[in-house]
Amino acid sequence: MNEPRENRKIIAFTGPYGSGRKTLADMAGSTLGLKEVLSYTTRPARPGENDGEDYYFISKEEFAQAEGRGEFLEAAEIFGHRYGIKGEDLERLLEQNVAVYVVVNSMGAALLKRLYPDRVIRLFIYADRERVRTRLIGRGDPEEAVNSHMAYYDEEMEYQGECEHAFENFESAHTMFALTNVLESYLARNLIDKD
Ligand SMILES: Nc1ncnc2c1ncn2[C@@H]1O[C@H](COP(=O)(O)OP(=O)(O)OP(=O)(O)O)[C@@H](O)[C@H]1O
Ligand SMILES: Nc1nc2c(ncn2[C@@H]2O[C@H](COP(=O)(O)O)[C@@H](O)[C@H]2O)c(=O)[nH]1
Repeated sequence: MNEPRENRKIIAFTGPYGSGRKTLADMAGSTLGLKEVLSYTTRPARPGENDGEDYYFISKEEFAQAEGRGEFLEAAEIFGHRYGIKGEDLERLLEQNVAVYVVVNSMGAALLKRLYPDRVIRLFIYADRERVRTRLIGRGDPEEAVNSHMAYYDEEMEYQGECEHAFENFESAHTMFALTNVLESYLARNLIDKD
């Protein structure tokens, strides 16, 4: 893996809450062999989520201490919980991989783009409002959580125009096909640039 570090890509999956970003990001990651830069969160794990696989689940105190030490590249409060990506984690994974991915809200995507303008590729994943609601209910989210996610639907949708690519996530296999084609073109370009 000889790509110069400045060519390595950070794929940011963003879009409305519940649109299927995490599901698609993980599918694309395993199909293309991309590593995820896991976020740290103070949110409790959902059933089926595991520490070190879905997030690093930490306490509010641990989060505040790490934030105090300046360890987070970006940090946000979302639905009453803290989330953040550590600069050291991103740099370490970029050292070892041609491309890495993150799953973040629009604020996180915008901040990463400002920090790494030539490396960040924002993939906007969306679905219509009713489909998102149905999926969140299907995921087992409590009604209150579903409503708070939906309250931000329009605001998050506005970010689409800023992103490098957008994908309507109707049927996962179809979305994955379109998405991996785009990602493969970036990865192939990296290999060509190297010659
Ligand atoms: N194309 C699809 N068709 C049907 N269900 C889907 C599709 N994509 C994702 N889902 C389901 O929708 C739910 C939300 O998906 P996911 O957790 O990936 O979304 P997200 O955008 O990362 O959500 P959050 O904002 O909560 O982090 C999950 O239960 C997932 O299995
Ligand atoms: N700005 C950031 N947003 C993040 C980060 N990690 C996750 N997220 C986003 O938070 C919401 C809620 O996620 P959930 O897993 O609790 O449903 C979602 O939009 C994530 O993409 C982060 O480090 N920074």
